Amino acid sequence: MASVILHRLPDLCSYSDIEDVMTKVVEAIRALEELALSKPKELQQNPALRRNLYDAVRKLVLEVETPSEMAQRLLYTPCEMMAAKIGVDLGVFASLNKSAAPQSTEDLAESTAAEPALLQRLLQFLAAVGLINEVKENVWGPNNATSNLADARMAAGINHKHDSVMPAWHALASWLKRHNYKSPASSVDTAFAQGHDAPPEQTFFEWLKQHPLNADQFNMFMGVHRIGAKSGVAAPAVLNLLKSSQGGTHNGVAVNGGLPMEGSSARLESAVFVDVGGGLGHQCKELRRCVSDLDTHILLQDLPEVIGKVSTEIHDLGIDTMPINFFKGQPVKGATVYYLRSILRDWPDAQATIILEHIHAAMSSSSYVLIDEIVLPDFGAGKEQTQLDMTMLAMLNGSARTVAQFKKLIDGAGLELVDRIRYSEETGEEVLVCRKKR
Ligand SMILES: C[S@@+](CC[C@H](N)C(=O)[O-])C[C@H]1O[C@@H](n2cnc3c(N)ncnc32)[C@H](O)[C@@H]1O
Repeated sequence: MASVILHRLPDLCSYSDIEDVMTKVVEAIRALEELALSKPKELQQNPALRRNLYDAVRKLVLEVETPSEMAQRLLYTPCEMMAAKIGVDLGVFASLNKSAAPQSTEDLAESTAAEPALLQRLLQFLAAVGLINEVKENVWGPNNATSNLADARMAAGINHKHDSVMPAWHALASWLKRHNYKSPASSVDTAFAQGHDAPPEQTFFEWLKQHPLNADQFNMFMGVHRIGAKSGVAAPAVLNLLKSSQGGTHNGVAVNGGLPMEGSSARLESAVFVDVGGGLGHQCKELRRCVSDLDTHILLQDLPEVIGKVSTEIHDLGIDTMPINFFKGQPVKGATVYYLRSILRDWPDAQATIILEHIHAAMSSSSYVLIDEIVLPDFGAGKEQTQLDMTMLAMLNGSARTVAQFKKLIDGAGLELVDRIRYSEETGEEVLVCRKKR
C-alpha cells in the first residue's frame, strides 16, 4: 500500500511551488480513497493506523472548508439523520446490501412500495451524502455505509436516535437557558422530558416502559452502539482477573465443578460475574464466548421489562437472568465481579452513588466492581467522547466523567480504584477496577 501512495507522492520538498505540492497531495488522497475501497489488510489489521487516517482526513476537511461549505455541513447535518431514517423505514440499505447487482430506482420502488419520483429524490440525497452509491443514472449500489446501515442493530440505532434522542437534543438549548446553564443535580426534569412533552419526573427508562417500540430499538442498539469497538469483558486483564479468582466458594456454594440447581437461589448467589444493568446480555454473551471452557457463572441483571425480553439464546448459553432495580438494592452477595458498562454515565452523581453503595453493601472483601466506561481525558477529549457527554446531559441529566470525577464517585461509595484497564486507545474506553476500601 505504502509504495502506491509514495509513487503518487514523491518527495514533496522537490516541489518549490505550493500549488504543485497541493496537486500531488490531492492525487495521493485520491489514491488512498481507491485503496480504502479495496479494504487493504494493512488498514484492517492496524486499527490505530486506520484511526489516524480517519482523524487526519476529518481534520483536513475542517481546515480547508470555506464558510459556506462549513454552513452546508453543519446546518444540514440533521438532514442526513432524517434521510437515513427514511432509508431504514423503506429498507433501502438492506435491499441494496443483499442484492448481487446494483438496483434501479424502479426496482427499489417495487420492493419498497414508494412512489418512484419521490424515491429518486431520496436516493439522490443518500448518494450525495455517501450513504449509498450512485452507479449510473437511476442505478444505485451499496458502499461501506450502506452495509453498516443494513445491520438491523445499526438500523435500530438510527430509529433510537431519530425517535427518542432527537427531541431531547432539540430541547437541550432551551432547557439549559431555563436552568441558568447549571449542571443538573437530579435525575428528573430533563431536556428529554421537555422534548417529548412527558411528565418532568419521568426518566427516559420510565418513559420506555410506555413506549415498547422505542424500548426495543434502544435495547437492540445497545448491542452495537460502539460498532467495531473492542469489548471490555474480552480484555485479557479482565479475563485474567476472573480466572484468578475462580475456584473458590461464594456463600458456601462451590462455583466450579458443578453449579447448584437451575433457578435455585443458591445458584443465583453463586454468581461469579454479575452484569448489572446488562440490557439484553450482549456483554454476557461476549464473556461466555471468551470463557466457554470455564464454569464461570454469569448472571444478567436488568429491569423486569428488559429481562422479560432476553432471548432464549442467553439461557442456552447457560447465562442466568434476574430482574432488579439497582436503586433498590443488590440481591446477589459476594460475587467475584459486579460489572457496570455504560451505567454510571446515565445518572448524576447522587444516583450513581446510590447504585455503587448498594453494590458495596453486597460485596465481600474479595469482590470487585468493574466500571466499563469512556473516561474523558483532562485535555483534548474527542468527538465521540464529548458527543456522548452532551447526549447523556440531554437524555438523563447524566454525564461522561474524567478519572478524577470517577475517583470522587468511587470514593464516596466506600470503594477504591485499584487498577485501570484501558482496552481501547481510540475511544478512551477503560475498565476501572474497584474494591471495597480497606
Ligand atoms: C445504557 S444501557 C447499558 C446496557 C448495557 N450495560 C450495555 O453496556 O450494553 C443502561 C441499562 O441500564 C438499565 N437500567 C436503567 N435503570 C435501571 C434500574 N433502575 N435497575 C436496573 N437496570 C436499570 C437499562 O434498562 C439499560 O439496559
